[in-house]
Amino acid sequence: MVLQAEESLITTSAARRVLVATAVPAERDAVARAFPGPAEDVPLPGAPLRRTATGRRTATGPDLLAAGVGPALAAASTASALTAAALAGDPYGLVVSAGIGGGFPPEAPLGSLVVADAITVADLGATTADGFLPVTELGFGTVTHRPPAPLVRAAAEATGARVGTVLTVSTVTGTSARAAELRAAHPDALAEGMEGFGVAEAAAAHGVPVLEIRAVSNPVGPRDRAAWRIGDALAALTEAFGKLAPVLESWNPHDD
Ligand SMILES: O=C(O)c1cccc(C(=O)CC[C@H]2O[C@@H](n3cnc4c(=O)[nH]cnc43)[C@H](O)[C@@H]2O)c1
Repeated sequence: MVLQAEESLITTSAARRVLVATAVPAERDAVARAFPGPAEDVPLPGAPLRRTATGRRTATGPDLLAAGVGPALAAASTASALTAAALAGDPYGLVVSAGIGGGFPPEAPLGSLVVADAITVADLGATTADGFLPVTELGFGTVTHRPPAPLVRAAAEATGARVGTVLTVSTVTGTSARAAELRAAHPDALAEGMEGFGVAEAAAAHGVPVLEIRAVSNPVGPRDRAAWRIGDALAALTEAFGKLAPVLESWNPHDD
């Protein structure tokens, strides 16, 4: 009986602890603005963790990590945070990859939100005379992680986000030709970012579910950095997390 109670406490605590990994501090701070109240920085190898509070006495907000740009650094930083929490006996129950991103027009316009039902790495594999071969066709690993469908639905309903594939790329798309190539290979793609797959790999290694949400700052296509609407996308990210907070707080993987 005592054991059962302890197990249920552990399950509840694991289900409620959420780690949000962004690429850069500006994105982390945009998420943090949705969780006003005292926050503390917890040192970790790699990037420090910002522990937020909701301002309510009973609940804490997510831990936020500016995990770095690109899938490799994002995976390493996320894995550090997950391992530290697990070793401390207080593991995370969910990891969210969040940030600004490129949107495929016209489905994902500037300022809109995309929640991933598939987190797919677009450029992990080999080029051949016959085209690109994903790493899975070389006999290795995985190219897609799938967030829990009920959580994706709940997140999209709460935030008004579109649902589709979010691609992870190591090289930001900068031409119409590459955008068309990606679209042909991934017809369900709505957005691209540089970290989602790395964050998802780290989460999968720990057996923790993952979610990815992107606020569109620029179209995927010809590079025009001056036209990126970063401020609008960061504001959309803050608003999204304000609406997402109750979903993340109440989500229990055992309900799925
Ligand atoms: O300059 C700033 O003030 C600033 C503030 C917040 C974020 C940034 C970034 O440059 C973030 C880089 C981050 O954004 C993602 N991203 C955005 N657009 C794309 C894209 O078209 N293709 C791929 N990734 C994109 C990406 O995840 C980067 O890590 C600057």
